[in-house]
Formats: sequence, structure tokens, C-alpha cells
Amino acid sequence: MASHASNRLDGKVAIITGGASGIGKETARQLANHGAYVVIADIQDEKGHDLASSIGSHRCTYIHCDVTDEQQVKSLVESTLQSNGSLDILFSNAGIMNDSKQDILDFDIPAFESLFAVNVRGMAACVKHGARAMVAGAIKGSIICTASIVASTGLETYTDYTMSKHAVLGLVRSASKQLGAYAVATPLLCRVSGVSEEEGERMYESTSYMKGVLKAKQVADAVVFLASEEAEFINGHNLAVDGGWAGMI
Ligand SMILES: NC(=O)c1ccc[n+]([C@@H]2O[C@H](COP(=O)([O-])OP(=O)(O)OC[C@H]3O[C@@H](n4cnc5c(N)ncnc54)[C@H](O)[C@@H]3O)[C@@H](O)[C@H]2O)c1
Repeated sequence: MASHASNRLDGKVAIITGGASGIGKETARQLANHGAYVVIADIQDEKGHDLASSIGSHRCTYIHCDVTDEQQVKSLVESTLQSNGSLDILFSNAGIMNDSKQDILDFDIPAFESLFAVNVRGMAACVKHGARAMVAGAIKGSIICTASIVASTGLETYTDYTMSKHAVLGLVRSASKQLGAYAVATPLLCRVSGVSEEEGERMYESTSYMKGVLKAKQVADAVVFLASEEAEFINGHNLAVDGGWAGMI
């Protein structure tokens, strides 16, 4: 069982989509360590259940939720409210990349549609139902979406992924205007990878403007900050956790 790092998020209830792996998994641990009750939502049931039990049933649970299905997203929010009485933090993080390079000359439209179903439609469904719950319950909550550095720039490849992350930025910018007084909505970092973690780290180290490479924990730390009272007046902001990369291009 993980140790309790602080009470910064005591009494807060969080949903993390795509919480069974990678950035979502690390964030689940961090939010729980800071005192939040965490609902991990994912389609990888075994990994999700294992993670929830390693964090501890008093601080975490797993719910199967495919974000491409709006009904499942709605039920996820409803059951979180029913079981925990609140929804204070929504980390909308589930996202995928296609295996193919998706160069525009060989653009695979069905693959693009499947990717958009998760990265864009799923993200919008989560923000919609999370925001509805917060507005209805007069909850001063935080909605945080994982975007990408490719939300602000183009790539030679992965056109569909790049398009989807631009869309996340548009979603957050619009939602933050509409929800204004109620929500903090912040897209986070991204880098593109089709290689192993170690290979990726070596690759990205050469493009980094800082010593070392970006780790999931550093993104999770930013989420903890955005979800905390200290970030109360941050709204509609595109926080780049990228060692200064985006500012240099
Ligand atoms: N890894 C990176 O370098 C990086 C960098 C920046 C941003 N991102 C973005 O971060 C987010 C998390 O990615 P990651 O790198 O941790 O990848 P990951 O594959 O480790 O985690 C993504 C999780 O999303 C889940 N998921 C996929 N489809 C889903 C669906 N339909 N419904 C619910 N859950 C679903 C997966 O099962 C997985 O557990 C994504 O939005 C990704 O685009 C990744």
C-alpha cells in the first residue's frame, strides 16, 4: 500500500480516465497519496483492479468505462456521485495513437475515426458529464484534460493524433469559457512515441532543453497542483510540462 504523502487533496473525489496505465496510473497513485479518493476508469479491467487494490480499497476503486460510449461515461459519473457523494477532480486522460504513421497521403479514415472516438468524442463526453455533475452539485471542481505538445504544432506523421490533440485544446478553451466560474480546465503535455520507454527516453533526451527526460510522475505532479487549492484561479490554461520544448519551436 502506498504511503500517505500529504492531505492536500483530503476529502476530494477524483475520476481518472485511462487510469490503468502510464500517466493515468501514476496520477492515480499521486492523487491518492495526497488524500483524494480515486476512481480509476479504463477498459483494461485486470490492470485497473490490480492498481486499485495496490492503492487500497479505502482510497481507490476501479470502474470499467469505455469513453467512446457516452452512456458508460454518464454511468461512471453517476456511480461516483452515488458512492462518494461528490466529484471534485476529473482527469480526462484516456487517449490512443494509431500504429500506422497516418501520413496524409496514406491517411486511413476508419483508423482516424476510431482514434477520434477516444481522443475527441470520449474527451468531450467526459468533460460534459463531469461538468454537469459539478455544476448541478455547485462543486468547485477541477477538470484537467491530457492534450499534447502536438496540440500546438504539426508533425511529419501521426496526422490524426495531432488533429485530435488540437481538438482537445479547442474543447478545453471553449469549456473553460462556458464553465468559467465553476471549473479549472487544463490540457497537459505530450510527446509522440512508437518505441519502448527506454528508447523513447533516449530519443527525447536529445531534443530536451533541460537535463534529463520527462517522466509520468512529473505530469502527475502537475495534475496534483492543478487539482489543488493553489491552482484555484488557473482556468483554460495550456500547461506545457515539457522542459521548455514548446516555447523553443
Ligand atoms: N506517453 C506520452 O508520451 C504522452 C505524452 C503526452 C500526452 N500523452 C497523452 O496522455 C494520455 C495517456 O497516455 P499514456 O501515454 O499514459 O498511455 P497508456 O496507453 O499507458 O494509457 C492510456 C490508457 O487509456 C486507456 N484507454 C484507451 N482507450 C480507452 C477507452 N476507449 N476508454 C477508456 N480508457 C481507454 C488505455 O487502456 C490505457 O490504460 C493520452 O491522452 C495520450 O495521448 C501521452
